[in-house]
Amino acid sequence: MTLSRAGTAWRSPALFMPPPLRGWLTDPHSLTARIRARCRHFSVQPLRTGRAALAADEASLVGCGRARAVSREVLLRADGRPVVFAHSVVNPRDLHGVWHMFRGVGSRPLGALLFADARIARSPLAVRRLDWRHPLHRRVRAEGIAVSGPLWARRSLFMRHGRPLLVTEVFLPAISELAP
Ligand SMILES: C=C(O[C@@H]1C=C(C(=O)O)C=C[C@H]1O)C(=O)O
Repeated sequence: MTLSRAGTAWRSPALFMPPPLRGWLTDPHSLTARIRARCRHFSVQPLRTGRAALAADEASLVGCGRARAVSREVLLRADGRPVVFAHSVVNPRDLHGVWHMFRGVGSRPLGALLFADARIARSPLAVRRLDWRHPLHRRVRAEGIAVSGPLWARRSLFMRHGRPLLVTEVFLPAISELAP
């Protein structure tokens, strides 16, 4: 399954992207590692983990009802500045099975776990421009992040023993202060 077929709003990165964000939106490796290489101090600020109402295409990608999924939301900070709002979603049936590590991540970066396990495969990245109406744009604003226009995001599925973990990363304005 490629994410670009799940819904019409997420597209393969081949389409237009703002040049300064192109590297961030298309890098298939760990975003944590990319940020760490461009700052002195990297940190993860957990915001919320628990049951969450999902968009319909998210729920279908993780194979559960819209109100039943479990999400983890964090801010990735570079030298204290929030540069990414990450929203990860898993089917609760997998929290005690294939995705048990999702429960105790805390302030560690999820990517450190995902990219350390050779049994985890990643689907191709899909990108999207989020305007003020999108739920994730609203969540970013609700966290007090100053946003004056659309935000660009990317998402992909991490698969472990056939079970999906959907990771969506919304790039915040301060990402432009890091080297591309
Ligand atoms: C998937 C990665 O993990 C990052 C860290 C996350 C977290 O701690 O919740 C979520 C998504 C990513 O921005 C990565 O580093 O690429």
